[in-house]
Amino acid sequence: MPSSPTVSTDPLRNRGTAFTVDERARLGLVGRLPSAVETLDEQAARCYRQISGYATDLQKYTYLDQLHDRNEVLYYKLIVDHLAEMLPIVYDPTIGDAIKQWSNDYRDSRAVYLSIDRPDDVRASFAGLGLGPDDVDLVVVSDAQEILGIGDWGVNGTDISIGKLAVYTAAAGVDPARVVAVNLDVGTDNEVLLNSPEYLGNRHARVTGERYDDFIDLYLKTASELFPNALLHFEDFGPSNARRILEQNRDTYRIFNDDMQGTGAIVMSAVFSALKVTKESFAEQRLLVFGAGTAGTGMADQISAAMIRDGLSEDEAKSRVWLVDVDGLVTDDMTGLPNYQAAYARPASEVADWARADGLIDLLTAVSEVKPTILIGTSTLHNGFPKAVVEALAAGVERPILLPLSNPTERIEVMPADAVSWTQGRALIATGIPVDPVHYNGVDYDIGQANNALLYPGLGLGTIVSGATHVTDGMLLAAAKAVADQVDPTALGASLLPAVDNLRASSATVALAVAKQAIEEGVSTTNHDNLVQAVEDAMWQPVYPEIVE
Ligand SMILES: NC(=O)C1=CN([C@@H]2O[C@H](COP(=O)(O)OP(=O)(O)OC[C@H]3O[C@@H](n4cnc5c(N)ncnc54)[C@H](O)[C@@H]3O)[C@@H](O)[C@H]2O)C=CC1
Ligand SMILES: CC(=O)C(=O)O
Ligand SMILES: [Mg+2]
Repeated sequence: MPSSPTVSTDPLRNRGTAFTVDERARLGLVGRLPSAVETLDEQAARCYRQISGYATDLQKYTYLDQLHDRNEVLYYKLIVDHLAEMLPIVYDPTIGDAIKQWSNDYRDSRAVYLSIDRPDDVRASFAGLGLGPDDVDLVVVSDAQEILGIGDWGVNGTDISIGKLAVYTAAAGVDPARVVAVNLDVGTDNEVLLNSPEYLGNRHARVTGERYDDFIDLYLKTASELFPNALLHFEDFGPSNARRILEQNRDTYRIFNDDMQGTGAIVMSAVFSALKVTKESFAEQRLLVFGAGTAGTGMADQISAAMIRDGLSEDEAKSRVWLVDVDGLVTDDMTGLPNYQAAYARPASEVADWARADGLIDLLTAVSEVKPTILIGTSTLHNGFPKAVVEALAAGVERPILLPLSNPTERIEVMPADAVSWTQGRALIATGIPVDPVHYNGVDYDIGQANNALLYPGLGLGTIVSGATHVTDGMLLAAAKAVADQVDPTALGASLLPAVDNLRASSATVALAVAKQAIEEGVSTTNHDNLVQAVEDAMWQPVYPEIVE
């Protein structure tokens, strides 16, 4: 029986009870399945009933993970048909809990593990996949130093690469047979993991410096040599590594940092929408970022670039951005500032009169003094925006844009129900996690999800369809506008961003805009007579493919 075990154990080709009587005979599966032959819809209906029976989201995650490893079409059928319900299970926020449990709950994994202690294995690890140079569109890699807002999870962070890829496929139809998830195991500084008998990763501290940089270089060289058409997506690296890797390599490799670029772009979408309500330009904004790491400064970069496009000089744009981090307002007299914060440090002389507590200018003081029009939270500090801060924000401007973006739920700076009530419904809000609408004073406030998952799938698909050699700033902007153009935020309570239910259509629209931009900028390497059709054709659908024996 050479081929039957392969077909029925290959999650990409397995179809379980949907194998027909003929196929069962042909594939040596006679007697290996119950008599009923089901349709994909019938299978999906049973799966939906099964998953609905689990009490916790983590149990649902495990169920879906096992289905993923058994029957990929059925897995995606279930997710695509119930996108808004399933995305929080396979992705943010439940994935954070799954990552914490990963070594304890280890089952099996489709990822490629690259260890910094065995650099000579990198090429062989990819080669073991049996994929040729034209077989891969996308590789998602993480070293798991800053998983969501829950910190360093070492090899446990493997699931973030798998989860991000699942969203690419569910949300934008990126072909699941043409993607690779990678964990870079460079050690961990998480003492709990290092001292847990269950931990499955390298048992040493994170390697830093030249050895780390050499390992990243090796990854980039090998992955791009073996899969020259693939987009190399970086996820949840630590702040200085994330930025350095992107800046040093974006002209050489087709790379994308989701936390900086994807998040920056989805925030741009939310701000585009909010400015339709306030009828202001970017040049008029005052931006305060609370938590100035990878994501926060990525947003500051994109919003200040928008201010410059709106006519400000670079210095004028910088003068409209304030960062608050663990040591309070970032000022130019602070020593040891990382370069991404130093770029936005305020002159100490400018804030000499501002109130200080324990020697630092806290968020409340900064909000009261600056009167920001946009307040972003990427601090990982749950309740980082208490009532006094939100009220100070609302006292400063009529319709403040409030984006508490930290993930997962245990990290969000303020829950929208509180923020809506503390601002009497005036704040224009979007969050990183999915949240239910807020009912306040007779109005339903739909809270858009400003999570990069609402943007990066379409961006990736557009990059793949256009064969873009680079992900340019223009492509990010085109994606951001394409997302924002899908909503009318002007009614009271309207969402700033498209609903997750419409994510597949939204991703197709984003992909088209991105591919057009790539062509316009001359970075596209493909030729399509009809770009709309090319995007549609590129979108993988969860239907059983023809069985190739
Ligand atoms: N909505 C979205 O699409 C995204 C959301 N995020 C979220 O943003 C948060 C930050 O992620 P990264 O930027 O990747 O992490 P990071 O570690 O690069 O940045 C976090 C920053 O917050 C600062 N911080 C920590 N505690 C603080 C406190 N008590 N007060 C003020 N600042 C504090 C840190 O010093 C650091 O500068 C996470 O919760 C993550 O889930 C990140 C990427 C995308
Ligand atoms: C959404 C995401 O990428 C993060 O929280 O890190
Ligand atoms: Mg991330």
